[in-house]
Amino acid sequence: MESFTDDRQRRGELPRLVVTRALPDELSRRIARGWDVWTNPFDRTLTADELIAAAERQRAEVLLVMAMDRIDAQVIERLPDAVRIIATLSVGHDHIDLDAARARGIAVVHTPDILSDAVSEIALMLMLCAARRAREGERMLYERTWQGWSPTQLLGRDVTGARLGVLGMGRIGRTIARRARTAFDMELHYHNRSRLAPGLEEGAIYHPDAEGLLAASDFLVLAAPSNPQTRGFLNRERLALLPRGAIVVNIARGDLVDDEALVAALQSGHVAAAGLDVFNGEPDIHPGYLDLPNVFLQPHQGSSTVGTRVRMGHMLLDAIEACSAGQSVPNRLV
Ligand SMILES: O=CC(=O)O
Repeated sequence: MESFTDDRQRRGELPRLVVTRALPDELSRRIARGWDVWTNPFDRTLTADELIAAAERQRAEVLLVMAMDRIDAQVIERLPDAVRIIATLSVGHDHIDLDAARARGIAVVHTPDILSDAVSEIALMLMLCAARRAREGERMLYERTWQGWSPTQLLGRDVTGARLGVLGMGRIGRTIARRARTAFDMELHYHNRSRLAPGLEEGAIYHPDAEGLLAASDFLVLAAPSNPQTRGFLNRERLALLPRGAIVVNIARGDLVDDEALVAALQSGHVAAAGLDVFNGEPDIHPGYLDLPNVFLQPHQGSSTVGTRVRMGHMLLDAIEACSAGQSVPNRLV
C-alpha cells in the first residue's frame, strides 16, 4: 500500500487511530507517543454504529480492533474513506470480512505465531481440568462438602499415554501437540485439509478425513480457524464417532461446535467431559453447559498473559507502522 505517513509528517501531524478496547499500559504508552488516538472508554465492545461514528469523528486512518468486534461487509462499506488499515489483536480473523476490506483497499493485519504458546497452555489446562474433574473437586471444597480422601472420589481419566486428536494442525495445533507429547507422552493424531510436511507433524498420525480422527481421539482438541468448512463441525453425527468417554476441548471458536449436540453428549456420558474457552455468541453461553458438572469453562482466555498481550500489541503496532510507510509485512492478510 502507499505510504500515508509522509503527508502527515510534512504537516507535523500524528497519524490517527481508533482503539476499540483499552490496552495494557505499555501499549497505550507507545500509542500515546506516536499517534493521535481515541480509545473506547467503555468496558464493553462497541456497536457497529459507535465504531463507525468513532472512526468518523477521529478521522481515523487505522482501526485497532479485537476478535469481538464484528467487522463485516456492512461495517466495512460504511467506514469513512480515511481508514486504510484494520489491525486486529487476534490471530483469528473470522470477524473481519477480508473480501470487503480488499474491495475498499483497506489492509488487514493480525497476530499469528506470537500467541501459540499461551493458547497451548490454556488447551492443556482445559484438557487436564476436564480429565481430572477439577471443577467438581474445587466446588466440593468451596461448598465444604468434602468428607476426606477416598479411593473412589472423583475418579477422572488418565491423560498420560492417551490418544490426542487435533483438528487443525496449524501453529497453535502443532504447539499443543508438541506439549502433549513431551509432557504427557500422548499418542498424536491430526486432521487438516491437507497433510503437513513430515517435519511439521510432531510425530502425529494424519487422518485424511475428520471421521477417522474422531474415532482415534480419547481427547479431541479443536484448534482450527472458524470458516465455512469448519463451522458447525462438531455436530451430533461427528460426536457419535468419538469413543465413549472421550474429552472435548475447544480453544478455537465457539461456532465449530453444535452446542445442543455437545450438551446432549455430555449429559448422556458419551462425552465424559469438556473444556471450553470459546463459545457461540460470546459473551453468552449455552445454558446447558452451566448446568453440567463435567464441563470446565474459561471466558476466552487463550492469549491472556501480560507478556503475550504486550507482544501481540507491539507486533500489530510494528505492522501498522510498516504498512503505513508502504512496506510489506508477513502478518498482513489483505
Ligand atoms: O481468540 C483470539 C485470537 O484469535 O487471537
